[in-house]
Amino acid sequence: MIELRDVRKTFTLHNQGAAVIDVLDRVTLSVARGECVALTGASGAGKSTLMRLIYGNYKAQGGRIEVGGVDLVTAMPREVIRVRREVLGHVSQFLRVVPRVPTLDVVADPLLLAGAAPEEAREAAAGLLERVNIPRALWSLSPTTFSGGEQQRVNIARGFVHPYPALLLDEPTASLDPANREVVLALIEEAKARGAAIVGIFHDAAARARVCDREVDVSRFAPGAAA
Ligand SMILES: Nc1ncnc2c1ncn2[C@@H]1O[C@H](COP(=O)(O)OP(=O)(O)OP(=O)(O)O)[C@@H](O)[C@H]1O
Repeated sequence: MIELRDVRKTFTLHNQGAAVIDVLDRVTLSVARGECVALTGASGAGKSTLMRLIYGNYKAQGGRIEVGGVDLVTAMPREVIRVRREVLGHVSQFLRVVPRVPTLDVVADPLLLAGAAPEEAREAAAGLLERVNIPRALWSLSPTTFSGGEQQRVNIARGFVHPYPALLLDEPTASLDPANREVVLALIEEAKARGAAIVGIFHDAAARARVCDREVDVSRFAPGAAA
């Protein structure tokens, strides 16, 4: 479902004499349906960069990044948007929303974009908000004024509302209380059980051990590292 082959990433710092930073080289990774892979490695090794490459936020300098059969390195922007709507979900660390949109609509939005009927989308969103323990009184308010933990749970609900075949999870359990952490781990397990291919960064070692099938240390993709 997620296939990377010989991916290379460099950054060119145009405001610093066009200095080039070589971050990742020969990244080859294959994540099957129902499998969860944790990206590990020291700070600065390139975990976030690799996640952004897979989501199509960063352009690779070489190689292939196939998600659901589409190569995101060469795909047109319209195709990348389609893959994000239908195939590849992304739970980032922080919620980014348009101000004044009610929480229920923020969570229902990915389903609407994927073509669900409005009533069905709102019902699914309500179910997820209940699971992540966002009080019903808050559903009609914008999440912009919510606490950090509440925003994170809205973000989780939004990321899991559509049954994406592939998912990227950036620290999904960070700073959650034990009860909500448990809810998120169950959502991940359910996504795996329905066949989602998942790549994630989990600093929570116990969470990683529980839901991940494999760890990939991205330092092995450092330029110049032994193949
Ligand atoms: N937009 C960017 N422009 C220039 N350099 C970048 C950019 N993004 C990342 N880098 C560099 O790429 C390297 C890898 O960074 P990245 O954030 O992917 O590491 P990480 O493994 O996720 O680290 P951490 O665990 O600390 O979050 C770092 O040396 C960083 O400075």
